[in-house]
Parts: sequence; C-alpha cells; structure tokens
Amino acid sequence: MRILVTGGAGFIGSHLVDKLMENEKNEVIVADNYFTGSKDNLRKWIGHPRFELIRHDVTEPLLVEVDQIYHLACPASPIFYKYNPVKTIKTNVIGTLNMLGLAKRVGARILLTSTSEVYGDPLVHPQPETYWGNVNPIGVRSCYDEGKRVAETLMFDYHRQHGIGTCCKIICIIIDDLVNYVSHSVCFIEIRIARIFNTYGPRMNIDDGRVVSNFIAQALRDEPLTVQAPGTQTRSFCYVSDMVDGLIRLMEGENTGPINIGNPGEFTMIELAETVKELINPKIEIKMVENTPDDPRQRKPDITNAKKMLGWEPKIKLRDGLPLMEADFRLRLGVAKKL
Ligand SMILES: O=c1ccn([C@@H]2O[C@H](COP(=O)(O)OP(=O)(O)O[C@H]3OC[C@@H](O)[C@H](O)[C@H]3O)[C@@H](O)[C@H]2O)c(=O)[nH]1
Repeated sequence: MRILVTGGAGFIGSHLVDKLMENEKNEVIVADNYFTGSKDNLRKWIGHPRFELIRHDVTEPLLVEVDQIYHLACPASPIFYKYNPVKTIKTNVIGTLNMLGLAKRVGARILLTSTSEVYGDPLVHPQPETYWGNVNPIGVRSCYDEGKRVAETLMFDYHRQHGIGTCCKIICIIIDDLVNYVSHSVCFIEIRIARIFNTYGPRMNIDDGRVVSNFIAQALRDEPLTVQAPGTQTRSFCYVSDMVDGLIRLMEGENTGPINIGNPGEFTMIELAETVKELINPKIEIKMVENTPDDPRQRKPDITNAKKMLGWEPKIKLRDGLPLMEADFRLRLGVAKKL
C-alpha cells in the first residue's frame, strides 16, 4: 500500500507515520511545509527505503501515485491558525481541493482530519456527529472552523459527484469497457472524515500554544499556569496513540464518517491546571488571564459511533498521558526530574 500523509511532520502526523511504517507492506510519503511540523519528528525514517519526505505546501497541486491519502495538513493550535488566517483558510479549502483532485486522479481513498471546532460553541452537549454546530462565520476562529466545515463539504461533494453509488458505478464500468475513455478510478472517490478533539502527547511543539502543552511547559519552567478566564470552560483531551489508532481504523473501515474521535473524559481548565500542578510541580501558582474571543464554553465528544462503527475507544486516561508528555518535554527542555 502506498500512502501519502499531508502534514506528516506534525505531532499527530509523525505518530501516524510511525504506526503506518510498522507494516512492512506500506510505503509512506510525507508532504509538509514545516510551518508547524518539523523534520526532527521523522528523523528515524529519513533514508528508510519505504519512506519519502517532500517539502510541499498543499495549497499547490501534488501528483504522486498513492492508494491512500491521510490529509492532516493545517495548523491546529489556535495561536498558529489565527496567526495567518487567510493562509489557514486557503490550506483548508484549496489544500483539500488539491488533495481531492489527486484522490480522484489516482483512485485513492482520502481521509480528512476535521475537527471538533465544527461544532463551534455547542448548544448540544456532548456533541454527536448529527449536531450541525453553532459557529461564528466572521470571528477570529472562523478561518479554522469554517475552513474545516468547507473542507468537509468538499469531501462530500466530491464523493457524491464522483461516486454516487451503484447506478453511477455501472454506467462508469460500461463506459470503461465500451469506450475505454473514462478510467475506472475517475468514477469513485472513497472518503473518510474524522472530527478530532483536543489531542496531546509527546512531540507536541513546546510553544504550540494549546493548553496541555502550555501547562506542562509552564510547570517545568516554574512559571504560573495561565488559565484563560473563566476557567470553567471544558475540553476533552485525547492521547495521541489513541487518536492514531482511531484514524487508522476509520481509514481501513467501511464508514465515511464524519466520526468523532476524542476522549470523552471532560475537564474544566481549572481542573486541568490543578491536575498538572499536582502531578508535575505542586509549588507553582495558577493564574487567571484574559481569554480570546469565541472560545467554546464546553466540548465533549459523543463517541457512540466510533465505538459501534470502528470498535474504537480511547485507552489512555489524562492522568496517565500527562506524565508521558512530561517525560518528553523534560528531555527536550533539558529539565531533570527532581528526586
Ligand atoms: O494557556 C492556555 C491556553 C489555553 N487555555 C484554554 O484552554 C482551552 C483549550 O484551548 P486550546 O488552545 O488547547 O484549543 P481548543 O480546544 O480551543 O481548540 C483545539 O480543539 C480542537 C482541535 O481540532 C484543534 O487542535 C484546536 O483548535 C480554551 O478554553 C483556552 O481558553 C488556557 O486556559 N490557557
């Protein structure tokens, strides 16, 4: 199987590559523009005969012969995706169009990593995939959440337009046989959509800006933990190995999705700060700071479909995942564990 992973130098992408490379039948191509990803995350694969790394921005077309595309490319941390919002929306819209064009041309199955942000500031809790969301279309987060919503729309429009079931398939096969003009692959686009919730784990950028990495880095640097007001907003945190397992199950299974992949354990930001303080540095202070606009007040995945359709359930609890990330951050920051 030849597999393209866009955004494969990012922290989720590189863990996904590790898992895919475990299968000796897989050849993996990573395309990344290194805006938030890093070659370092993939250093153990560079030079491997079944691995290839390309510096490529998905807003430009790419032509490679592959069987599957994991389309992850897009900055995911609010500080990074808000840094250049026009580029973020281009990545989501033009980048997804380019990858769908590639999938169509070569007959590859394509998986989009969408986001829990499509639910916006949800009025339904927990969020099932059937919930259409409550999103501000003109806010500072819109480049990401509306961008991903358009990306989902594009996935389904390509799927419907180029793979509308048996009738279309039969016509395509007939045309194929009789005229030998329309290639078989042109007719079918197999899509998969994962809505991923806040994910954490080793290799996350130390200055990524997302809350788990911020708190761990602050705790290790003896700096106050910055809880953004009011601190009662909730999130559900998924450990990266669970996320990768869910993505691969979705790609290999029969369901298009969208399917929520996230850990349903729900925490307020104050609870998260208290847990980090207790586990990593009991001496530090917890400081309330100003928040940014449109911050969702609650978020928790309904994972009924992930359980039923993918047989997937997260295994790593937050209290077990945080120390694994702490160990990785200690190594990278050069902070020794106090005895
Ligand atoms: O230092 C900080 C950083 C963040 N926060 C708070 O922590 C919460 C989570 O914020 P994060 O920056 O980790 O990211 P969010 O959960 O808002 O968004 C994420 O969710 C889903 C993914 O698809 C994306 O990776 C990302 O957009 C927010 O309420 C934020 O206000 C803090 O309290 N302190």
